[in-house]
Amino acid sequence: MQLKTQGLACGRGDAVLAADLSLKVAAGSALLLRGPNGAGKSTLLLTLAGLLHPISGNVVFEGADPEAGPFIHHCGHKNAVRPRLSVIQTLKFWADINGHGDVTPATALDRVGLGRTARLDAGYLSAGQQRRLVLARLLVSPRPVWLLDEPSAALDAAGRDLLAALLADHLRSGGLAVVATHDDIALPGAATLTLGARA
Ligand SMILES: Nc1ncnc2c1ncn2[C@@H]1O[C@H](COP(=O)(O)OP(=O)(O)OP(=O)(O)O)[C@@H](O)[C@H]1O
Repeated sequence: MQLKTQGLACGRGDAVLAADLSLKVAAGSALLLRGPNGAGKSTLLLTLAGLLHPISGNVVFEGADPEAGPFIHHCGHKNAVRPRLSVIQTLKFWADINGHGDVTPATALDRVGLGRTARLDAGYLSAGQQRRLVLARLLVSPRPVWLLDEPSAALDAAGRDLLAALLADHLRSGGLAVVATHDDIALPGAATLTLGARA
C-alpha cells in the first residue's frame, strides 16, 4: 500500500494550514510531521485519515482494498480510555471494534509493559501508561496505516524506545506510518515534513 497526496491543502474553516502537499509514503516507510504548536500537524493527520475534508487536492491509498475493511489506525491526542473499564477489558473492547489479529490483548499488554496492570481500572493508569495502552491498541488490531499524533507524549525514555521498536516492526512488516511529534523518535530512514508557524 502507498499513501499519496496530490496538491493537498488542509486547514480549519477558511484558514489554510498546509497547501500544495504532494506526499508519497510507501509501504515500509514513515513520514515524521514537525512544526510548532498550531502549525497544522493534527489537522493534516485528520485529513489523511479522512476525518476532515481537504480544502483542495486529494488523498489516495494506492493498493487499499475497500472490501478488506478498515486499514487505518488514527490515534489522536486523547487516549480514549474509559476510567471504569479494566485495562484488559479496554483492549478487548477495542479489538472487538477494530478487529482481532494474531496478537492477543494479554500479549499486547506484556509487549507495552502493562502486563501487571491488566485488572486495574484503566482510569488509574498514569499518563504514560495510558499512552502505552494506546500503543497496545495498535498491536491487537493489525492495520497497515498508522497515523499517530504525538504518540510519545508522556512516555518515559524506555517508552520512547518501545515506540521506536513498534514502529520499526510495523514498517518491517510492510506497514506505513505518519507521525506528528515534537520529540526525537528514532526512526532511521524516515522522511520529515515541517509545517510552518501561523501568527
Ligand atoms: N475545530 C477547530 N476549529 C477551528 N480551528 C481549529 C480547530 N481545531 C484546531 N484549530 C486550529 O487549527 C490550528 C492547527 O491546529 P493543529 O492541532 O492542527 O496544530 P498542531 O500542529 O497539531 O499543534 P500542536 O503541536 O500544538 O499539537 C490551530 O491554530 C488551532 O487553533
